[in-house]
Amino acid sequence: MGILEKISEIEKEINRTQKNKATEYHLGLLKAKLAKYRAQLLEPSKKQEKGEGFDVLKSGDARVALIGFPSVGKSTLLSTLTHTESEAASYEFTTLTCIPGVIEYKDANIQLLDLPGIIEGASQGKGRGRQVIAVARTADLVLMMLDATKQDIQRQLLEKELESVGIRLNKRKPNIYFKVKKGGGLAFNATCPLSRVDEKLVQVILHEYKIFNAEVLFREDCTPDELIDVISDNRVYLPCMYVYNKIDQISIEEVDRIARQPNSVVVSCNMKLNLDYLLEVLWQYLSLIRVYTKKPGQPPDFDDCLILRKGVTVEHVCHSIHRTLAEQFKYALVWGTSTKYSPQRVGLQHIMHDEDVIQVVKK
Ligand SMILES: Nc1nc2c(ncn2[C@@H]2O[C@H](COP(=O)(O)OP(=O)(O)OP(=O)(O)O)[C@@H](O)[C@H]2O)c(=O)[nH]1
Ligand SMILES: [K+]
Ligand SMILES: [Mg+2]
Repeated sequence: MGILEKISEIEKEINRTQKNKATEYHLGLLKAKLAKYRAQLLEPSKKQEKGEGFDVLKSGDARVALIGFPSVGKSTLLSTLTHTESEAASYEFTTLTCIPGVIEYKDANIQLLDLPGIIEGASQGKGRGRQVIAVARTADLVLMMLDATKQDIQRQLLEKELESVGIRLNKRKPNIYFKVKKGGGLAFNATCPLSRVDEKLVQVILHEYKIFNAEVLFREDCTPDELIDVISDNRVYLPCMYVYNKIDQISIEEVDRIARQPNSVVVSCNMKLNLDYLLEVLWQYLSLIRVYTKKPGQPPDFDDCLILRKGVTVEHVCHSIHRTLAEQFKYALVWGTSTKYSPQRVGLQHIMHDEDVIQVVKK
């Protein structure tokens, strides 16, 4: 029986097993088996199917992957937001490769990748699904494009496809410390009360992975699935925006209902409705900031701005200016919202804010 059959067998068994105290261990075991088979399925196949047209180099300050069913308007969006033309047409699978474009926004270059539409079963290799999903894993943000005239079934199917290949959307890594040891059996601890797992269940799951000696520390009340994610260690945690296109085809009330959903933006590419707001939300979700540099005795250089991730320190800024600058660093003067006074003397660990100005003073 092939891996696909095993996976569907286990999924069926999970669905027909009602969840209660008695079946908790059995369900934990099944989930671990499922995760293991899925990992095998995704292992790069021996012949590593060529990703012709999919090996696009990462460039710019951030990468956004356009994921969605065929004909939702992905290529129309790319052609509208960037200088790159990607063919759009009403028939499905117009786009067959990965087509990069660049969104120039607030001094940043955001690489937007147009991709072939994916369908149910993409993660099992239907269509170009496997290559499309492999590209999504390399992105900093997933822009999931949906057809606003269709029910939400598309969204659930896409989320399931991405979830099944280890992509976790709008979630952060579970706070579990896990380390496989040479011996000493299972050291299981928690820094908070646990309501979803206990030591026995953790043991059952680890045994499924042939792990008998490990240190496990739960720092939050995580689920068995989250423990499996930590053990598998091949999950990617990505922000995701749900962009509902073709709102020119639905009622105002329906547009309003959809727009109120979390992480959702409503647009019409054809009629260029709400695209500015889309870019604003994209900027927020990418958590980028702009830092300007200044030389002693000169005004800040507002033409040459550094695009960095929210939360970066002065040390990061030094490395992005010049790799040896941090060693020669004496102190820095910073103007902006990250300091009480402007300017204020700061050290390497000072956290920068959007639109701060920095002047580095060398030893
Ligand atoms: N009514 C309406 N049609 C749109 C809108 N945006 C795109 N379309 C149409 O939808 C069809 C599909 O557009 P594409 O951009 O090719 O869609 P896609 O997602 O790239 O399709 P694939 O490459 O096949 O996956 C085209 O006929 C577009 O003109 C929109 O805002 N409103
Ligand atoms: K199309
Ligand atoms: Mg397309």
